[in-house]
Amino acid sequence: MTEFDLTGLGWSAHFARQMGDDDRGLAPARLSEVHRDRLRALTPGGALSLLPVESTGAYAVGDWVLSDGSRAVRRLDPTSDLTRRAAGREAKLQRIAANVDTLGIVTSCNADFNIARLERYLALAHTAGCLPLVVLTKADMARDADDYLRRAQRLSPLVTAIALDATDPAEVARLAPWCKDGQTLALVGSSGVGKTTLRNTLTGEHELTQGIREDDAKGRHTTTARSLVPTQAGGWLIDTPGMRELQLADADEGIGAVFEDIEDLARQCRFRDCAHAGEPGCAVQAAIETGALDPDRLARWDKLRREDRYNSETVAEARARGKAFGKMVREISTSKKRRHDPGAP
Ligand SMILES: Nc1nc2c(ncn2[C@@H]2O[C@H](COP(=O)(O)OP(=O)(O)OP(=O)(O)O)[C@@H](O)[C@H]2O)c(=O)[nH]1
Ligand SMILES: [Zn+2]
Repeated sequence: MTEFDLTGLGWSAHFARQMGDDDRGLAPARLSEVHRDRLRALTPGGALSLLPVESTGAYAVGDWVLSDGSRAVRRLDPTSDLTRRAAGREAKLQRIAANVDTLGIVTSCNADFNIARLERYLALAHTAGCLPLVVLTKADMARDADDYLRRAQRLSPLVTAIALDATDPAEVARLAPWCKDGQTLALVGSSGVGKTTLRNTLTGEHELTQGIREDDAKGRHTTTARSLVPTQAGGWLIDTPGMRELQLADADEGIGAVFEDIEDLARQCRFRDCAHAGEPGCAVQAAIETGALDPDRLARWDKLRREDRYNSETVAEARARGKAFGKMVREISTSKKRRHDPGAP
């Protein structure tokens, strides 16, 4: 693999600022793989295998750590953090990838194109702290790719959208500004929209075109591949199986950014707890009547907020449950102790 200096690996002032006198003798390393009992990291001197000092769930691909050569002694605060709600009843947040500069939201110029889904990904990018980039593939197969482009761009002034043929390397080269000079890009989107095709062209890897598929513990197929891969433009692509199943959780702030127009209106409603369902003095319904607001957009905002509230509540509830459980365990153990040692407090 080509050698990288720290900047080429994605290091920046944000991380340098976090190093202090206590960190003398430690060197920065960027995690490229997170396994159950060991981490793989990239440094200007080459790749390292590091022992974690926290549970491996605390680490994500893309994280910067400080290492003494054999252990990840300290994890640095990331610039962005992509998380998802872990499977199962626990509803814990699981870290998927860190220090992703740009989240490439991939959809095709066909039936996969769905405004509600795009808005959900935009909220996700905002919550994680990544710049969103909408990548519209299969432009070569669409009758009017520009129409898709216009619809994507209309989503928000914050959005940049690009329509391309993912199978044409000359067109994929237009993504270089987001994955050069140590910049990190990650791709999300439904199955079949062209993420693997883009990945292969961006990284020059071709062995994965068919996907190396392996059964995981639950008998599902997972694509095993390196997770932090250098791009030909001189940046990085993060592609982990978890990236492909991202959901919203605790995305309140992100939804606010994507639907700023509606939230501005909602603040002007007469009642603070206005449900925008026919109450007097409702600025949201007034905007719908004048045609300033699209009722479908209101419905999507409402749905996304409900979904987010559901996800966030279960996370909060799980935390509360965890606390209550811990308290119960402590109470039981002190009462046991008392039985054994009546003098104990
Ligand atoms: N003509 C054309 N075909 C494309 C384009 N993008 C992807 N394809 C084709 O669509 C199919 C699916 O593309 P993949 O790259 O495997 O899609 P994916 O998003 O990685 O799908 P998963 O691995 O299931 O997540 C392949 O046959 C690609 O060659 C495009 O822009 N134009
Ligand atoms: Zn209202």
